[in-house]
Amino acid sequence: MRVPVTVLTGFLGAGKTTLLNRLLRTPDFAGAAVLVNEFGEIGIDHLLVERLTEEVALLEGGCLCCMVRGDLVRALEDLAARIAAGTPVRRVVIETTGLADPAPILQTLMTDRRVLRGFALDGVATLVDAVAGAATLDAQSEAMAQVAVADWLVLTKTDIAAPGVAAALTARLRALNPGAPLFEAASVPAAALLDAANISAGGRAVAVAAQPAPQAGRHDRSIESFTLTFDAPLPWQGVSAWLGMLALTRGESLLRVKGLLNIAGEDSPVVVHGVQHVFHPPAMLAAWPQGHDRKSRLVFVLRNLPREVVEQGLSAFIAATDEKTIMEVR
Ligand SMILES: Nc1nc2c(ncn2[C@@H]2O[C@H](COP(=O)(O)OP(=O)(O)OP(=O)(O)O)[C@@H](O)[C@H]2O)c(=O)[nH]1
Repeated sequence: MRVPVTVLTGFLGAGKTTLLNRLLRTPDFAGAAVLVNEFGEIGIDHLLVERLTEEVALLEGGCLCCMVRGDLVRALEDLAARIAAGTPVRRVVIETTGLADPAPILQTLMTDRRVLRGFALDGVATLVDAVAGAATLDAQSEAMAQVAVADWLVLTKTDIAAPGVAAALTARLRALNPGAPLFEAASVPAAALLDAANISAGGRAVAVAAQPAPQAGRHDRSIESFTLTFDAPLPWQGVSAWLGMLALTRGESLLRVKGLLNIAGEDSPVVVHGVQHVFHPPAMLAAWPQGHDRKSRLVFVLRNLPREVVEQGLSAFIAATDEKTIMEVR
């Protein structure tokens, strides 16, 4: 019996980790091992996948489509050894980085003999953000590729999208990939994302075969990713004001920001997410992940926006609110 593998893909911030956390709570995905592939110097997603499963591994292949294949094979071989030694794993879920064409991962899963010994690709769920999706499809070819290879399309954030926007996007997705059933993230039953072989394996094989082989260094040079780390607790006002403003004024360049923050006066970490023009409501985790150094980390993925602009603005806002706090205390 080979272990089925589900691939969750979708552009930066589409809602992959959110859906993954929901799926892991269902009986259909119980006993799943999770592999997370991140774009960025330091991933934090593996900290955000709730500890519903013991088996969470981070694939840190910075240059995703070029490096990830070796890492993926190694991670799956590792997992196969642990399964052979008695670890019960019923399914594997791979959360791909939002900034990559998933074809190399699928090629690996469908053709690598070492992988095929223990695992079988079940299906690819592609998440599309109802708010940012249309702009993303216009600007990023990776997003098109993600939609093209989907066995299932899942529309997220329909709850905050303007009326009519989701309907227009749905029509576009149907045209791009007519074979894939389309669901809304809020209501898709976990069982609907199983056994893709029953629906559209033919379509996927064609889409994957049509992809050019990945080459090192072909990534969009206008995109930059970096992580800022802060030792001292941060003032919430300063950080949130700056991130909110950045999303508002430079949303088209702010492909993604996410952070796990140590906020002054809070015992638990605060998680922040920005996706293009949307700065999502912050969430508080129940506690710091075990072994975490409690430093704040903010990961940015920017397009056509110099890193210095973000760093200087953030420092200025932090300094301004720190002073204000001090003045108020006096
Ligand atoms: N309102 C709303 N917010 C959502 C929905 N799905 C996800 N979000 C929010 O969108 C933000 C990004 O969600 P994630 O699940 O981290 O997105 P992701 O695709 O894993 O992000 P990357 O791994 O960085 O590509 C978070 O603040 C989520 O709470 C949705 O259906 N509705």
